[in-house]
Amino acid sequence: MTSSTNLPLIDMSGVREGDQASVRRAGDAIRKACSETGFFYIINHGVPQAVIDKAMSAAAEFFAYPTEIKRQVAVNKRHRGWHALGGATMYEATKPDHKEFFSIGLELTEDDPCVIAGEALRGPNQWPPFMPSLRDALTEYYAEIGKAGADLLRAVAVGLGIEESFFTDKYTKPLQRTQMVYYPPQPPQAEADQFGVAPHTDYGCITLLYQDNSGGLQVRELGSNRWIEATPIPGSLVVNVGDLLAHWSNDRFRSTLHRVINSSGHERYSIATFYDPTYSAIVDPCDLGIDPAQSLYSPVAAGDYILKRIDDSMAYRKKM
Ligand SMILES: O=C(O)CCC(=O)C(=O)O
Ligand SMILES: [Fe+2]
Repeated sequence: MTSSTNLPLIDMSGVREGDQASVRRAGDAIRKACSETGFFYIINHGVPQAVIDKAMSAAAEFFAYPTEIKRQVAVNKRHRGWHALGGATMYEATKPDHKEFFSIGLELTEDDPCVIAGEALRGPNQWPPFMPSLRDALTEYYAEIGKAGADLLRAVAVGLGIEESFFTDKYTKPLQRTQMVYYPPQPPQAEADQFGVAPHTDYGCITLLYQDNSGGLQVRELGSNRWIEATPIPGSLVVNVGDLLAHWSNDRFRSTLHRVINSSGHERYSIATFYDPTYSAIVDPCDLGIDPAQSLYSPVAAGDYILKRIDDSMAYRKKM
């Protein structure tokens, strides 16, 4: 089955329950999608629509606060909190992205061993005192989208021809980052190099995106180099492979360029989740059965790789 945009639509039903035929079917479809476009939609992903709706309403409410108020939860070194307009610049972009975002990660207390050891990006989230309901809405979403991420990776593993549980022990303390993103409308006369998000590939393993019905997400088709719209499909999530999974798979799975231009004339909201491994998980193509002589990438700790990519694109990290 293909969607109106030609990006594949993959049905995840039965995967959470561990139904082997379903995992195999999803795994085969994912292998095809990830070796061709690196982008696909999933349906029957198990994230309750009520949880999504609550998080999306919370996003609209949060970003509507004045800048001076939102500044109370300005992003900290752990990449938790609010990023003002202009705070992120993709690696080859000439202008910063025209977006705001609010980012959370795995909720760890200050006495957690990873936090005490000074592991980067770890610690408690920064919740806004002016909007107590955000915590509840996003915590619930974070947990549910994490389950969908774990389901996907079981199917990804089967698609890659490795043990279904391969990723499980690499995700005991995931570097899952979930961010609500707000794109102000872009005027039609905006310059051609102004994007909501400039062309980029994602840094980590796998991204799960919920987008509202505005449209504006575009994916660069491999081969033709055309930009194609990832048109919103109600109830679906858009999934894409990030650079770390591309490396892990020795480029059998493709990490594809994408960008956002919000020309809808109104606000656009999305919630992106970067479902990434435990900091110390080693990403090595040889662990997926690649012959060392054929491996394109040296082993790297997942966290070190992701941290470097965040350091490179976020202006706030250069000031701290
Ligand atoms: O908001 C979107 O549709 C995509 C966002 C995105 O690509 C990202 O944050 O990496
Ligand atoms: Fe992205």
